[in-house]
Amino acid sequence: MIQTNLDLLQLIHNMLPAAGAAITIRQFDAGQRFIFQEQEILQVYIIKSGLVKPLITEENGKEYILEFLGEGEMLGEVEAIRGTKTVCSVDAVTPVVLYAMGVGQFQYFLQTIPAFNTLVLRLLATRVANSSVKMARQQLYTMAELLPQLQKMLAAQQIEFTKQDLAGYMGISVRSLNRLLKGE
Ligand SMILES: Nc1ncnc2c1ncn2[C@@H]1O[C@@H]2COP(=O)(O)O[C@H]2[C@H]1O
Repeated sequence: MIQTNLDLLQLIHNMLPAAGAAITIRQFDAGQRFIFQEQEILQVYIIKSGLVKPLITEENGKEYILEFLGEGEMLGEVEAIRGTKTVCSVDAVTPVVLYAMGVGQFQYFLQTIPAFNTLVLRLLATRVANSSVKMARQQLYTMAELLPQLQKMLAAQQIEFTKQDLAGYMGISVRSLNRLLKGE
């Protein structure tokens, strides 16, 4: 449920001395939205510490949390690679510290550092796989069947999730989640 990428974080640490001012630090508070859906950010981030949630807001105002991302995970690469606007918003769940680089710098690293290129490709492949599995489960199980599976995963995490986040991750309202929790 919380994805991390410690290999990428380690690689960034190794790249820092040579990168100089090309990689900077940015910080955001818990609850702060720092990537906005369908906008330009022109930066790519790698999470140094903290937890974030990428989420899609539909025209009906409903929000769907795609994933929870922690250390070493990358943000903003979709816009940087496709040259389009961002696919979703990203909110800080806890205070976060990010490594930041410009889109041009990100593309230069992709072309000149094979290990970076490989890890970014692997990250994208992992996201496709995770999103497919999540989508399939949500289609094939009832919410009443999914909830205990999620609760089991949550019990293994160190972080306490709000009901709103849990409902957003399942794509249901907090009211429906409360009903499920009561076993109605
Ligand atoms: N399914 C997903 N799983 C994890 N992260 C995602 C997912 N979809 C989008 N993101 C991240 O959220 C970011 C929003 O800005 P971008 O579209 O540039 O890049 C996106 C990815 O970094």
